[in-house]
Amino acid sequence: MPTIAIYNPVCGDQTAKTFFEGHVLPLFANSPTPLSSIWSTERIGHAGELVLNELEKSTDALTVILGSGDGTLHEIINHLSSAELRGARIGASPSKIHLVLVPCGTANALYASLFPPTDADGSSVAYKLRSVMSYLGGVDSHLVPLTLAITTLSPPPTAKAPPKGKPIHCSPVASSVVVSTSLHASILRDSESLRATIPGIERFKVAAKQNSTKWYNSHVKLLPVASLGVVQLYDPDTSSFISHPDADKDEPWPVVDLHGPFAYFLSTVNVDRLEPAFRITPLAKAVPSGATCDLVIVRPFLDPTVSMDTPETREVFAGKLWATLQGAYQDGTHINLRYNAKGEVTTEETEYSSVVEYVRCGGWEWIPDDIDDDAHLVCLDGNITAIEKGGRAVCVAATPESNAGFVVYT
Ligand SMILES: Nc1ncnc2c1ncn2[C@@H]1O[C@H](COP(=O)(O)OP(=O)(O)OP(=O)(O)O)[C@@H](O)[C@H]1O
Repeated sequence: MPTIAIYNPVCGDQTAKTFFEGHVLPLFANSPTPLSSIWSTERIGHAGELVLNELEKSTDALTVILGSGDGTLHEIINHLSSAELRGARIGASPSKIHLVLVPCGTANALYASLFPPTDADGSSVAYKLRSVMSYLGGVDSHLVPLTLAITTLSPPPTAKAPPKGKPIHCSPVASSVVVSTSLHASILRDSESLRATIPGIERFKVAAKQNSTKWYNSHVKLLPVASLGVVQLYDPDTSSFISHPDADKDEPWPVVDLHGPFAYFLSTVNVDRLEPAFRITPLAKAVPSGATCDLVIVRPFLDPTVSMDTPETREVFAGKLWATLQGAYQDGTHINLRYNAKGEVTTEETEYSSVVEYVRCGGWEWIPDDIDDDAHLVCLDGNITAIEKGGRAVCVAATPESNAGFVVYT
């Protein structure tokens, strides 16, 4: 089985090269599984090309030691899923890629979820080498398959037929961490422009402040978990998931409809956190068998004191949303918050709604109102794209066949 190393020299704080030369490559010098090649990415998209080239050389499973953040992995997954395999792979069965992750990016959401850091060890060399050591230990049982969130942005049903040869739908995009709209997508769009001045994760907080009073008008359909036939909703009273009470029970495939406006709408696969300390979907680890997404949704109209969308209401609600999201930094306590009669956010048990709707489902559709431009933004593992006016985003969780897809050494 060939093993290659790829690192992204510009991701995170730009120390991947130094870290590989100082700590990763020496471990392979006398290893029974030497590296067949070592690559530094030279441009956007290069990592995907490198993995594809290597795959086409033989039909063996490939191991990639990947020094990057989540974005480079996203590129690899999507380059491979859209590529037509040539060389030794022509007519071969689907390929399986073994990943050994070295966290060199800014947020490293997947790595931090697979290896939850403690305060003491999060930045240590030993912590960053845990996937490498698992691989070098040679124990295959430590391989975790990645679920992919496959998102398709569809144009309006009435859109004119495209010119001959052009696809009607945008190509599906596979995400391995997060798909979001609303506040998170706006933050990611604005934080990109701050990257040069604020290279660390502080830039996400600055962008969050810039977007804190926005609401997003959309209609959402939640799709059932395939293995259970239902959409699940977290119940803070029992600390467990229940069948979503708003599902249409007469339907064999009970979808749940949610109406906006939304302040927050974020869906993850594989991860319980987006940064080492930001546990936005804290229950994502205890996922049942089968492909599921965990969703965190905040809809202002669940607040008993919100009945109108006005600038003043948005301003007041921004404080509540901000306070709620801080719970993600406190080990995910936001999912237990409720409103009280005064509309205050509280940890007490009350008769009022949960602030966060925490959902586990098989997928979802997001159908933004035509006139709300910001509601058209979608974030796919940090990449921002926009839904066409009149269109929708459809996201479905998928797990690969046992002999294909991506597995990570943990
Ligand atoms: N040599 C290069 N020059 C410029 N960009 C590059 C180069 N090599 C890779 N890239 C791009 O760097 C981008 C950022 O990489 P990545 O997402 O892995 O790190 P990050 O954003 O710092 O971390 P995270 O995604 O965990 O927050 C990727 O989109 C990739 O296309």
